[in-house]
Amino acid sequence: MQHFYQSVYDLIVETSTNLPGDVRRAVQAASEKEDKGTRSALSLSRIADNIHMAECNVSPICQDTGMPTFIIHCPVGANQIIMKKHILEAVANATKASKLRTNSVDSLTGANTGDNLGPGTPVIHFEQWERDEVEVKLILKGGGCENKNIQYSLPADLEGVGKAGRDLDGIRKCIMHAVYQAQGQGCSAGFIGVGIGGDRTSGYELAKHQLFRHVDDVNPHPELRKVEEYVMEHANTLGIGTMGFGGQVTLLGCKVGVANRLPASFFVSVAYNCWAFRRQGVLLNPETGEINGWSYPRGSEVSFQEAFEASAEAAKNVKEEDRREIVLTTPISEEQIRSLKVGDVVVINGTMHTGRDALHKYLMDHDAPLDLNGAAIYHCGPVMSKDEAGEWHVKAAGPTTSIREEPYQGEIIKKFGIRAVIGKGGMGPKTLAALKEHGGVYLNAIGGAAQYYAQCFKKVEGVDFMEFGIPEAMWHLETEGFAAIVTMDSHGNSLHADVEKNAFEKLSALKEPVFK
Ligand SMILES: O=C(O)C[C@H](O)C(=O)O
Ligand code: SF4
Repeated sequence: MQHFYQSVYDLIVETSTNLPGDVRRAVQAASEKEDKGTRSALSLSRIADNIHMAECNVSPICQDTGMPTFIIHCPVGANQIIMKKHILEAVANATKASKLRTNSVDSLTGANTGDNLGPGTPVIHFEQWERDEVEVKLILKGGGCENKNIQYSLPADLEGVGKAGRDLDGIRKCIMHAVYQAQGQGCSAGFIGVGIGGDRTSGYELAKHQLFRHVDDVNPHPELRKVEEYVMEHANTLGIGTMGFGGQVTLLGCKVGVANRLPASFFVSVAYNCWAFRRQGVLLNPETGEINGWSYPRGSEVSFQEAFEASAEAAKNVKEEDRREIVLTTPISEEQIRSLKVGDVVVINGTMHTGRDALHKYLMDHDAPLDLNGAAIYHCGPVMSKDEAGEWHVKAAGPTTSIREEPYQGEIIKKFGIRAVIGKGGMGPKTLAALKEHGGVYLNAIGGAAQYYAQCFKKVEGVDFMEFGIPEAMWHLETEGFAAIVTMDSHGNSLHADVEKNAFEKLSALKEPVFK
């Protein structure tokens, strides 16, 4: 097994940088279905560009490279202790090479271990099987979509769909509700794995395991197949669309598994995965550890540029008044902000500052390290690398889920004079009110498009709060051509509130029993 380490390292790099073929096909099918020239269609073509760039740059598709979770099948007698040692080494080295973000954080102190190793990270499951070869599967599921996982305990009364009993129809209602509650925050269009039964722990595990099924497989269980087909058809009527911008495609895959349960419990567990559905696997020679084959079609086998060229072409025909593009250079004035409205595309030049959870908490009762009047704050935890001369470079830098900053954002906007908040998934009423009062906008960038945005950062001007760890530090970035859509303006309008309201009406229309 002298090649085991290298094979696992290659698997990590492949999973983080090259979206598998079956996932690509699903993204392509979504683009064919989406109305051409809409915000969702444009975002899908950006997503396609990003997937392509990640493959060419051998860099992370999304900056959040998730919780590395390995599932290993090995023949009886294989040395699991050595395998584990090599896996840890491969994870640490892939992190050093910027293929993974430093994602392992002490839950109490917030300290980042810097190498993705620590109590509980990475997750490694071993299972023996009767075959000779070794199989290593890996999923890199990011935090934003993980936060949208949900577990139901039946019977329940669910908003929109009403009473959900302990039967197939109750299960149907849970799943539809799960898609609704995720909105665009988990970087829709997404994939869901559903676990019916088990206990609270094994139910979630079963749900996550469903994500290892091939996107295009067919469930052999006739009842579950019916549920999967129903969900795929009806989830797309909710109108959530790519990134929650509204649209025809909200879900790219639904896989349902079942396990026995206790008489008193009936859990329906849903694991939500973003479009950046990074999972791959390798089959290894049991003697040498060399890669014999891949478990899923490799991304390079499916090129989908053509489909997106058509979409880009259609975008050119959109009427100019429907697609205003405004270029702003920081610091931004109140007047400039007041002229923006929901739907405008804003292109930012100048300096941008990253800031996420740790920074927002800090700024509530401390001063900022620099003047933020007219500033643009980017909710982003990038992947960074330092060259030999000691210069930092941005390797991957898409937005993070903004709603986490809702308790702080409004006050921080007013306290420091910030004019633009950039993130994804939208924010709530407190922030909307502050944008109106002070004169600010929320700009929605495309979640997961980490390569696409990284190229907009021409130089790292400086960094504060490195003690928060790389993702949470405040990076000051020289920016050119960073495009995002106004989804909350300074006049009280929020696209997110509108899309959610509309989706709720669509969800409520699915209340009547379907599976009797
Ligand atoms: O942590 C991040 O960078 C992003 C996260 O996965 C999110 O979706 O919010
Ligand atoms: S930012 Fe979006 S694409 Fe990236 S891990 Fe989070 S949910 Fe997934």
